[in-house]
Amino acid sequence: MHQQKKNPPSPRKLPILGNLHQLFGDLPHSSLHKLAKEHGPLMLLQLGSIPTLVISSANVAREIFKPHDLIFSGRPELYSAKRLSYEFNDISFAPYGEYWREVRKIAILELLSAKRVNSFSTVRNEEVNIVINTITRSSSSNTTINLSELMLSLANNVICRVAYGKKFDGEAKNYEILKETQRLLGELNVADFYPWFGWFLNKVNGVDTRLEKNFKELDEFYDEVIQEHIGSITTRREGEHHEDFVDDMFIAGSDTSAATLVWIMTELMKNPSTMKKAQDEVKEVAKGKKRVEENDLPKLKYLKMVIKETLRLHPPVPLLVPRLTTAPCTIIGGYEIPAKTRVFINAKAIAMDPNVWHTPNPNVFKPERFLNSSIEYKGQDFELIPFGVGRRGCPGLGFAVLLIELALANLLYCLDWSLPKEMTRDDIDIVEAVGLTTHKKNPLCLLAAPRSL
Ligand code: HEM
Repeated sequence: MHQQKKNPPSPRKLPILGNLHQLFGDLPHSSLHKLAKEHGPLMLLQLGSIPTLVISSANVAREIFKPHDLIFSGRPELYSAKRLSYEFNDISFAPYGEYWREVRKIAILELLSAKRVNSFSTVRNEEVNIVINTITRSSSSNTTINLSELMLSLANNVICRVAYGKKFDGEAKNYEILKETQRLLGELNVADFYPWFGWFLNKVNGVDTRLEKNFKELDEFYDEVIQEHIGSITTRREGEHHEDFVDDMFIAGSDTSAATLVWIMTELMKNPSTMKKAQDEVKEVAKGKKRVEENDLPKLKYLKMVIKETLRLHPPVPLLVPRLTTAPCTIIGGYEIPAKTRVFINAKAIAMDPNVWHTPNPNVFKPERFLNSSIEYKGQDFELIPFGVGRRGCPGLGFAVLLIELALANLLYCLDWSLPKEMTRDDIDIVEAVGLTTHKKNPLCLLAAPRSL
């Protein structure tokens, strides 16, 4: 007798839309989280014409990725990503295969390995120093500091200097371009759910026009970088070595680190006792110095917990980057998943699971929850996966964390922070913007007073 194929649970579907309408009205990771609370940590949704597996608990993620990481390491061909990545000629959106393996290997070797990351210490120190000096100067006139802008420029400058050999300083236009790229990559695109006619709708709904404009602007920026680089090859000093990883690093690297720094400062301003504890620690560790140095960082245990707790509550890429199964396989529960199934891993839902994160309750920002916990964010512990999992996990983790730690330590060591007049702690919002990277929607603007060191 022919046995019927067993599918994971799924909410009721509408004709044509399937479950797509259930993603409307909220950010996709929040809508999916709500659905998972009702239908469980493993769901099969029909998003338009695309069957999509949604993973929302650490257990399910572990049971799938431990045995099947390879099969779950493809990427779907998403409409905006195709245009913006020159037909998937990048690392993040490249299909699983030889090309992806090769470019990822080169990026790690030249830019992201622990050895290379350590070698960029001068660049990190100089750029963090510039930020602290800029804030110190503005603070004398009692001007509010737009930390969202400053953190983006810090992360961009560091990436541009180490990856392209030059920074493209403070050009507001570049940030606007990057913001639009993130929006295009993160918002729901009709062609990703109805590939056979969505491309037509994108011609009339304005998406193609935005995409072409953004593509052109990015392309001109990359051209400028490459031309500068070719020019500088002849004048490069001995020992200087730069590679061009133009598009991927710019898009994947700077936005995420900047978003993390802003979320950390947001939570610290909302939680003054945590701010004080973190500041006390860094003041003690770096006592007598003008700046916190990289060799101080291993001693900043509480600061590291603050960062970890922020990555839990505000993972900058809450749905990671979508995956695609590369072959059929049978997963936990005996469900048969065909090849080319799209997969969302809801890292944010996983990090809010009350079965794991109960003391204190998962909505509360409390770095102390990590005091007696061995959970790390490096991809081994499925309870906390802001950098993703397995062979497709983020190769920029070490690069990002070192910059975040150094920048944060100095922001807390060199400056005291307060809210602009007439603003209270409760006025600090945590509203998220649409995008592949989840930024704080409204910029974080604060007052700073330099500490006498
Ligand atoms: C706080 C900072 C960062 C966070 C939270 C973050 C998070 C992520 C996530 C969630 C993914 C997808 C992983 C998956 O599918 O399992 C990813 C991929 C990636 N990230 Fe990061 N990232 C950060 C910083 C960086 C930096 C600084 C770089 C480079 C300079 C970088 C380069 C990449 C690349 C190239 C990929 C694609 C990997 C692949 O598809 O093989 N990221 N990142």
